Amino acid sequence: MTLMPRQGDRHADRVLDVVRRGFHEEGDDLVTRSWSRCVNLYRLDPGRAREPVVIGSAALQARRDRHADVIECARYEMTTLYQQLADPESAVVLTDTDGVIVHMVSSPEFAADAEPMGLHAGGMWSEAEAGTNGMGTCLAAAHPISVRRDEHFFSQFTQLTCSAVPVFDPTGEIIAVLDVTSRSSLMQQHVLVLLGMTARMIENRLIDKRFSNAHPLHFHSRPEFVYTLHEGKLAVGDDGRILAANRSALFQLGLQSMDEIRTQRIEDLFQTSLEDILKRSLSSSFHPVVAYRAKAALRFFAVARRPASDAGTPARGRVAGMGVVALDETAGEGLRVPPRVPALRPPPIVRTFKDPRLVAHLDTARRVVARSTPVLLCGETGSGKEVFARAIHESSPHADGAFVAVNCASLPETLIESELFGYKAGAFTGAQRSGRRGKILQADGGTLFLDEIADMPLELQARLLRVLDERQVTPLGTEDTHPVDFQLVSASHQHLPTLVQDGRFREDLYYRLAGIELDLPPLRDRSDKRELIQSVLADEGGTGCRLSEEAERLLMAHPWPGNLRQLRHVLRSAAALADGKTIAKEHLPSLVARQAPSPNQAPVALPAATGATTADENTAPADAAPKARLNPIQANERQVLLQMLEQHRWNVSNVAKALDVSRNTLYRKLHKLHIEISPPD
Ligand SMILES: Nc1ncnc2c1ncn2[C@@H]1O[C@H](COP(=O)(O)OP(=O)(O)OP(=O)(O)O)[C@@H](O)[C@H]1O
Repeated sequence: MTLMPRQGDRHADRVLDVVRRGFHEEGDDLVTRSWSRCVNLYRLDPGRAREPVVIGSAALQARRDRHADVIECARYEMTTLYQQLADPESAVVLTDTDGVIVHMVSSPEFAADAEPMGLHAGGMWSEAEAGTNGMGTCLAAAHPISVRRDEHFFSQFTQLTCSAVPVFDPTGEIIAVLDVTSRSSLMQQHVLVLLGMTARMIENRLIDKRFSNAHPLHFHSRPEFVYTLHEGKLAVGDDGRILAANRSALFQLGLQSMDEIRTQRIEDLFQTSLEDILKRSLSSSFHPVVAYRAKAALRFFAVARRPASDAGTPARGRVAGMGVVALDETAGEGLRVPPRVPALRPPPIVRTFKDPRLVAHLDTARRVVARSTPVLLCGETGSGKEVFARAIHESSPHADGAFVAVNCASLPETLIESELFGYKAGAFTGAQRSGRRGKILQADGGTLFLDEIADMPLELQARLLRVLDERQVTPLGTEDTHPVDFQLVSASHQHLPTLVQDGRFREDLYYRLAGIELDLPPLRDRSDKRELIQSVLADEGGTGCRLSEEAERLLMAHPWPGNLRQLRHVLRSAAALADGKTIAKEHLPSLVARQAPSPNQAPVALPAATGATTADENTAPADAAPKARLNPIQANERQVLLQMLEQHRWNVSNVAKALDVSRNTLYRKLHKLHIEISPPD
């Protein structure tokens, strides 16, 4: 690939003409304004080739040191985004607020081609230096933007398209810009949404990192969105003052700016105090509990925790890092880097396997894994295949090793390969310096659980087969082989022999996986349903949460198309509604009010357009059941659309407008991706 300047003069004339006239027929307004800034403010000439401006290595290191925590929070997310995009002729780039590239992920080939343009660490891409471009114009406009090909100011960049979004620090200031630069100009709306999601992940990580001595409070109007990217997140001081908030928190609370929220206490936002919500979160085993919006009838589900760093240290709101305001000037401490926040681990679940078929299956599995025979678990989605696989692991000779699960349905093809096999440092530019240890190597000495194995791409099936035959693995970008020894358990809700017949699954791999094949019964057919309801209730409701007779009757009679996952979801919402006490019929509104869907059909309901949404307990969580029937690209698309619907408060017309498609096209798409929203009459 060569990135040569072309048709420079014609491009320059067009730019100057638009600047003179002040508007651009087909163009983006942000771009027109940027061209005008370039000519009138920065005095740039589109007709003259631009020499890349690159800062020296010492200056670059100083910037990287200043931004160390942002880069640390962004590094992993950028690699994941790069792998999701699956475009070898692209780069994911992070700049500081001067437009200097401080981290970049790309293939070595693309990096080599882009280097002469200054697209590498140290390259300066502010508008003043590089004219209109994704990074610089995003910084100047403080707004997400796509700059396609000849929207660039200088003709030497017109073979590239860049999309960029701002990344905000916990005080609401722009701290960095995240950009995707690519040879392809397609799907920029999609890229922008993925960029937006990645920026939110980085921002959430930054709050954890900088406020590890504050109480984290997670909330959303739907319980299943708590602990996800969509959640509102607050950092709360010991005295109940709000020290930081993410963008979703502001949006959900109807506030405009970080300044507005930082003058508030928890009692100003919710009808509860920090002590109360901490106590209720603890007694519900950190499952979301109900918290009403102060002075409004909006219901949220929230969880609060003690500070990650040290429960005894007062959360003063003094934080470290670039551009950060010390919120509490009286704290009197020097700046310090807070320790890393440990990942939240869900509490262990109480498992029930009293159905005689499961007892027999577990016994069979125990006997065959003693000889390392691979086990294939079949069953409807949510029927407990992973939980059963863990039980097998715990009674296998590999029980002292790790249980490593990989969901083949939720990962794009490129990601499955690197997740499974790992890669060597430098396999692509910007990859983690130490490389990544693949899941197969992580499972060495333990159990590898391959969930939704039917979704494994055919090409990878061949590689997996080789690993199983040779019992050794070769990470990407290396020729080294590592011997591995693990118990293999795989699972599918699809009928693999049918896929084999259709040529969609390798027959040899099927026989290799199905040393023994076990069918797990759906919840509606399990004879231990009553005990299961009780054990899931104990997990979700904590001690003291009971079922009224009527509620139990309803739960026993329900057909449970989403199986145990749906049951858990229903009881989680019900326990929250009942405040951890006795669950009555009115705490199970959807089981009462709605016709239960037929078995094998798990619709996804989305919230209504108001902030005060009702959790729909009759459905599997928005991300659960349908995912299994979608291929990775569709799963990704689904995630993007859910995110956009959320952003537009579930207003389909606005989402259609943002995507530049008709409403009918969007409805068809939503339907195909199992996002059920009824068109208005
Ligand atoms: N025996 C059990 N006792 C209590 N809870 C269970 C049990 N089995 C499954 N669950 C709960 O049901 C939910 C779904 O379980 P799991 O992920 O194992 O299902 P799955 O069949 O692997 O789903 P999928 O087909 O979507 O991969 C989880 O929340 C899990 O905690």
